[in-house]
Amino acid sequence: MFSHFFIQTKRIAVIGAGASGLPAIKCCLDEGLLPVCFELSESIGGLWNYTPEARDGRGTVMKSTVINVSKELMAFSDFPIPKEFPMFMHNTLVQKYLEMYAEHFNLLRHVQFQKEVVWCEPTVDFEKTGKWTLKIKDIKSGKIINEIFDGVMAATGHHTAPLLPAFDGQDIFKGRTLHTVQYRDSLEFSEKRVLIIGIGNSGADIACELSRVSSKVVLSTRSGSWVIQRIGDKGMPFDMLGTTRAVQYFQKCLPLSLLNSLTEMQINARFDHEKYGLKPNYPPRAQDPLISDEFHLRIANGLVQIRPNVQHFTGSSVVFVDGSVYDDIDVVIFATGYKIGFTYVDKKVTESRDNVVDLYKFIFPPNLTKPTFSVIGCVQPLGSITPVAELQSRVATRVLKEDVQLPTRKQMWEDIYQKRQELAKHYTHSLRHTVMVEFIDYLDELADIIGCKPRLCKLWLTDPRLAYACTFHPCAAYQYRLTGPLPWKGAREAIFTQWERTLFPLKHRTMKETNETHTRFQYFIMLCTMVTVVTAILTYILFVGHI
Ligand SMILES: NC(=O)C1=CN([C@@H]2O[C@H](COP(=O)(O)OP(=O)(O)OC[C@H]3O[C@@H](n4cnc5c(N)ncnc54)[C@H](OP(=O)(O)O)[C@@H]3O)[C@@H](O)[C@H]2O)C=CC1
Repeated sequence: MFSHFFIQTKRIAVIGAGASGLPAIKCCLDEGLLPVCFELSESIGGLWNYTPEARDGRGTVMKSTVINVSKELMAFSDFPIPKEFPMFMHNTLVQKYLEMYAEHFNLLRHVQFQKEVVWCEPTVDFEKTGKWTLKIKDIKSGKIINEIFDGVMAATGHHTAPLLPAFDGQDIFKGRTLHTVQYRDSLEFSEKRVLIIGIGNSGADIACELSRVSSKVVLSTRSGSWVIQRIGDKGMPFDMLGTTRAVQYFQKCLPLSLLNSLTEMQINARFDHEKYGLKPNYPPRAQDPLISDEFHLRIANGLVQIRPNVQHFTGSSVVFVDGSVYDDIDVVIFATGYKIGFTYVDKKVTESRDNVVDLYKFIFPPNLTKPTFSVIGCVQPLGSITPVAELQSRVATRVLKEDVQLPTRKQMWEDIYQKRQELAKHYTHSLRHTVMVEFIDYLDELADIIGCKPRLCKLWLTDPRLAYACTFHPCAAYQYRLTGPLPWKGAREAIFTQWERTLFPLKHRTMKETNETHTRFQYFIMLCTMVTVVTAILTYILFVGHI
């Protein structure tokens, strides 16, 4: 009768207090679990916690980094970003938002700073208990202690361990070399001749920044890249225009090849990627997008020069694969991405080979007999990581609480292989495309597991205004707090007011309001969706209904 008084709260180790670890802590608390978070540094924020000096084992943004996802699409599901914050935030404001989140939900008291988890393995009685032993090092004293936990949520990110290429002659190069993980600002590079290798978002951001101060900036790329912008038609955030259920539905109706051709036309209308020497030999939707509003301007100004891949280094020059040479180089910056790995976890639990991870839904190691270990934030969404990490945490904590059961080991492996095949079909082969997920599809998939996916059919009947907003407005995380476990009563209002919060920070000079936020593209999508739905209903009535 009194047994529930004696049920012990499960203690969960959360590793890392960044953008993935913080929602993990919060979800533990929401579900009545007791989180104990270990954070290597002295404050929260992970990558967003900018530090002027580079430190081993830790990555941070560069001083000028502005996030390339709009604020509404990066907000947590029950904590909108203040309307005063700009639509694309400088890294200091992203950090501020994470601090506000931690403070609002009182998360800091669960974080132990300057504690490094150096090892994590199942206990000897794991088959029975599902428990874990963690070796935790106190950074200040160097002392290592063992602690036992009922579950582990590993939220250490995947942008810390640099991926470094090995070109012929690299070891005899006389100039300075560094990886972007060590880059902070342009100060040291003034008047230098710089070579940047790699054309991800880091390479492009650094090239733009250095083009203002360095004497020459060359960016070498082996594949090229499609470049999209933050700001779309009418000055609206490009991602908000594209990340709606209606757009997603419309895109799914088209063959991928047609969709790629249309996207290529749209991207090239801004600037022709072939003429700018950027065009890759794969279509736009086959890559993690490079998001920059100024990269092409820097190339047009001659301040950034695009060259092909490096063939070999000499004392102070490089020879590119087309035989051209760039000499008297002072600095080479490797913007070549990161290695995914869990150096602190027993390899029998999970490991990464060439950035490929064996995780069910990119969260759970499939071979464990007890699902008490989860990885949070080891995905690359076409959108922001924050709402994704939050929903992963909601799933993982409900599994830890045993409210949700995972499928059989065989089914989990089938799902992993199927995802891998889809990735191979969709994306070009690259170490940076091993954990890609489509934003809405993946969120819906996770939401299905715990029952918080918005029920659109029901909504169209009961609350058409909300159904309309969920279909045609950006799919921000609030949609996953309308229904299911732990709904948030502010979610409906937050969905209606997304555009208001987005545009508010632009209003420093009062103008006559037109309230026009939709673009021609959006009206086109609405029309297409309506036509498709009406056609589907008519087809059903005419043909299927009669059978
Ligand atoms: N403002 C923002 O919000 C920013 C966000 N980011 C994010 O951080 C993450 C990491 O980005 P980033 O650091 O750019 O890394 P990425 O992995 O995205 O890009 C790495 C680049 O290096 C190239 N490369 C890798 N290995 C080699 C090699 N051996 N030889 C030649 N080229 C090579 C890749 O080419 P290939 O494509 O051929 O593999 C690719 O062009 C991304 O998710 C990015 O979106 C980064 C910076 C700013």
